[in-house]
Amino acid sequence: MAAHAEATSSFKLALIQLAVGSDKATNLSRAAEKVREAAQNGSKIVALPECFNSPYGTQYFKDYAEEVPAETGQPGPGAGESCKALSQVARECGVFLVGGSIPEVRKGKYYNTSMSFGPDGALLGVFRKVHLADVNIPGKLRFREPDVLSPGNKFLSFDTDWCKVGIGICYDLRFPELGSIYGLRGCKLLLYPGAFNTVTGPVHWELLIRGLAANNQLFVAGISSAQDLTASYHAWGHSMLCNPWGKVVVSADEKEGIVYGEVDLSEVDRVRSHIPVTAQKRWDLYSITDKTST
Ligand SMILES: NC(=O)CCC(=O)C(=O)O
Repeated sequence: MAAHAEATSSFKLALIQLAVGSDKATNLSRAAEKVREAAQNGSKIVALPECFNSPYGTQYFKDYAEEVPAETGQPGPGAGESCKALSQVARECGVFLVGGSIPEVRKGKYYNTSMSFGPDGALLGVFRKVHLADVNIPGKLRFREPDVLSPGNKFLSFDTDWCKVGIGICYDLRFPELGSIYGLRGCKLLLYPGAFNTVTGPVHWELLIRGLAANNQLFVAGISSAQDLTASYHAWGHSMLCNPWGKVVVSADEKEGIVYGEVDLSEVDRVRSHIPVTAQKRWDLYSITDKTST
């Protein structure tokens, strides 16, 4: 256990609901400012939203894409500016940082990629969005990430000083199998950088987060960018932390801000002892297979 870890099963989590604009340098410096603020307020794990360095939309991904040459360790000279900026601020603040996601270019293909960093600034791992958003609601909303992006094929969980954390990105929330796999790996907190929208968000965002938390009896947080009705894509906002009982602990409205939630890990064991569904799984009748290596 690292020297800065406290002997407690409870820690503060910060969800940064960032207002994302079209200038990448501004997005990066504003994100770093918010991480500093969250750390000064005692947060141990800090998370940013999906596409925090670029406006969300398939028309933007190629222009904003960066390389992530190594998937673990200190970012080398070939790492993109977002990777370096995140590593630097995680180290400066001594926090675990889930760097939302950024558009990534790798061997001529594009990905929606989340990088997580330890308090020493080292990359703990990379998650490339596994399920790509494909939404067509006639007359209301249409976007297809697969037109531009390729899907990732690995999951990411990593150990902090307090608990194992699992990572998904936005549309991955619609595939609860991912959350179940993380539960089986021993994760007690799942973080989903996201950008639902004003069409699907009002009905599905909270429902999916709470469902995942209640079904797997663990903490789940969704981290959105702030809503900007002048942008081409209207993010829903409403970043939230939900506990293992399926209750929303804390949530934002649609505006920029930092949402702080206390993650009391003893709640996981308490809820699991009250309703032992984890132990009651009928693996003799069905299975979930984790085919990824990390
Ligand atoms: N960025 C996304 O994956 C959006 C997913 C979404 O809005 C949905 O309804 O699903």
